[in-house]
Amino acid sequence: MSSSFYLTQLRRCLLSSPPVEWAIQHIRELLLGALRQGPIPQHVAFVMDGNRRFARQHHIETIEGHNMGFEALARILEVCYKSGVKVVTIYAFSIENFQRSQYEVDHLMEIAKVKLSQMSQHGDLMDRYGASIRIIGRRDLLREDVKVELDKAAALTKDNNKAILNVCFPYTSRDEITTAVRETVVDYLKPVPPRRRPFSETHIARNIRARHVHSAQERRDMLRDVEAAVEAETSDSVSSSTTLHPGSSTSTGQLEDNMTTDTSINGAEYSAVLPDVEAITPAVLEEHMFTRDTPPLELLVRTSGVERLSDFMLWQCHEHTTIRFLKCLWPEFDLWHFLPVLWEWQWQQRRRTLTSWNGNSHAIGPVKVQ
Ligand SMILES: CC(C)=CCC/C(C)=C/CC/C(C)=C/COP(=O)(O)OP(=O)(O)O
Repeated sequence: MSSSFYLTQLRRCLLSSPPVEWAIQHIRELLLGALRQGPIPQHVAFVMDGNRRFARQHHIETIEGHNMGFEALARILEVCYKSGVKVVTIYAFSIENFQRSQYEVDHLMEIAKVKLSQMSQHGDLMDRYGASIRIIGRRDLLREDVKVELDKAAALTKDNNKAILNVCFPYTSRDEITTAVRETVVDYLKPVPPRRRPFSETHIARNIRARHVHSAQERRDMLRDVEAAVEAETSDSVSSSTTLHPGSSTSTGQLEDNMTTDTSINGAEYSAVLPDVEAITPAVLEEHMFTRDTPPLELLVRTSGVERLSDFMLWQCHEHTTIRFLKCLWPEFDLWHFLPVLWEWQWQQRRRTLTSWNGNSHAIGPVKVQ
């Protein structure tokens, strides 16, 4: 036996002895308490990468690596919710993961069924932190028994309103964005009653375009096209006016507000109802994302040293999202890896606040002391 083997055993023995465990637990609590004194990211996402490499390195089965990955998740959720994070979003299963062996896919489905169900029980993790489970992604790709169990976990925790766990399962961002665009277009095409709005950017652009049409023939052709479009739009909205629900949903409401009802080309006025494409804004698309109603994503962490997003949170990552790639494998991920990331995030926030204060004081000039 090598000396390093004895050293590892000795370390394990020491760490698991009751007084050392007690001390470590206290240090953890102290550190979390100190962390809570500063700003805390309201929404954190994790790419839980490296379970299989961990399994290979430790000569255990792949599925055992995933089991240990779940243990790491439970530990880190505790850290997040204790420190005040409101929303945690995890990449638990990508749509691409269906290409793995049936054995591995079945095992990941089993972990989701059994563990999420356990976590949502009375007295367990979700209950203790008042967190609700939301399954987001392509439910339709899941087996019926998996869907049933995941729905049960979501239903059991739906009234917990202190925190959220978004489980992306099965998910890819491109799929989420495509779905959101599709739903937005469906809303956009819903006929709405005509409402007058004096100016819209589309209206102005159309006028400018019209001014660039020089020949009389070109002008006549354009007028004819517009008349045809106007006629089609008007008859459409009139024929289906019984199905209209003005202001029924936020996004539809927003779209309605942006309808333009007049068309003017070189002085000729046409009364019409034309959908205004400028009504499709980032805010409208956001309304259709799986993560709607959650705070902006402030921190994204990926383990295992791989530095890419792998089709995760592509929409949610904004100009202030901090993205951190860590070398450790997901099953090893713990408070000790996460703390430096959180400290750095807090430091960044403080610097940002200071910079914006300085920026503001420049903008408004020195404050007068009376
Ligand atoms: C549903 C639920 C709560 C699950 C928790 C278990 C868990 C951590 C699942 C993640 C599965 C996954 C595809 C990890 C990526 O590592 P990898 O397998 O690609 O590892 P590698 O990068 O080393 O190949």
